[in-house]
Amino acid sequence: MPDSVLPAIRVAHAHKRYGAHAVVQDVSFALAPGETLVLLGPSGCGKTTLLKLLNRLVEPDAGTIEVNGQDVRRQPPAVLRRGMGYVIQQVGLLPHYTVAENIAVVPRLLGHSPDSIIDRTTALLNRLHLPPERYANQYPHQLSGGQQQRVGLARALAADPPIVLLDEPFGALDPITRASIRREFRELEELRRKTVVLVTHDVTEAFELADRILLLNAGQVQQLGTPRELLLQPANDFVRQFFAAERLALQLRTLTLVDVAPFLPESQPAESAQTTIQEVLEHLTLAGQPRAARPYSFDLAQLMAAFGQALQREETAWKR
Ligand SMILES: Nc1ncnc2c1ncn2[C@@H]1O[C@H](COP(=O)(O)OP(=O)(O)OP(=O)(O)O)[C@@H](O)[C@H]1O
Repeated sequence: MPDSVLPAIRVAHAHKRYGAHAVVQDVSFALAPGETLVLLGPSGCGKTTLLKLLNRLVEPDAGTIEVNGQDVRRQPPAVLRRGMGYVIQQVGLLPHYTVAENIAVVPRLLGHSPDSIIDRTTALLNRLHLPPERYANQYPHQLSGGQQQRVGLARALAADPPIVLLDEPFGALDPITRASIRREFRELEELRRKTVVLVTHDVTEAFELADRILLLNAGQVQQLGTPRELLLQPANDFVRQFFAAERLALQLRTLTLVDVAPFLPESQPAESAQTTIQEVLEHLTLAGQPRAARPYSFDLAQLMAAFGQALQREETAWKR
């Protein structure tokens, strides 16, 4: 982040302990406006506690937390939280309120006009694929888990806060629904403009959504960096081990044609440079696809050989 940009969130040397248990230990990071940071790590490593330090649901024992350049201790919690959408793991919809009423809670508190609240609710429901004519007047128990998660997200976005905190927002869903909601989430224009801090223990989710990942273990930062940096330049054995089980799948999604191009027989069209190896693989292995429709001049074996060489190069460069 350039020095001239005021961080949306800055955490400096935050500590939190419960009794003898140090849950957050000397954590520091700064987030640029519009950035998505994923807090990743094993169960109990302090992700939720760290997230709650940001909106003062938990107070640190030491360290400073600034939001938009202001120390959060100088901001009344209620005011601070209005500027930060918050989605909790259990969704937490009010059972006796309709979907529309749940979404309208914060805009009402802020005194927005009834017309603007209806407009905003309708727009959000449409954007989240919950047609308002069908869902606005339903109650939470009439919705599936995935629909409830989307209403939770709509509620967090309703007052258009510049910062959104999400604690395992897709936690309660089966893997297929989870992957499809994640896709919708990534494509939400609304979220692209916002500063997002998202807690997960799911490595694939972290790689799909993060600009940067903060990997924690036992309350301590193991590494802060882009998904690519954590995967290809692990700071220590914990980081390496944490991604070991899914290493190949992550490498296929992280490396692009740019990375493997030097090891391929012919130069590739520039427009496909950012295509991931995973996407190329899917393309090359599509059964029944006529050869002419394939834009690549190499075959599967050549691609995999180039992929192996590109990984080797990354590894050698990192060890140097
Ligand atoms: N209010 C509390 N009082 C005492 N201990 C707490 C409190 N809140 C959290 N802890 C402890 O702090 C540690 C970190 O908890 P936290 O919920 O931040 O972890 P997490 O990484 O989010 O875990 P998970 O992925 O399982 O949700 C845990 O050992 C937990 O038991």
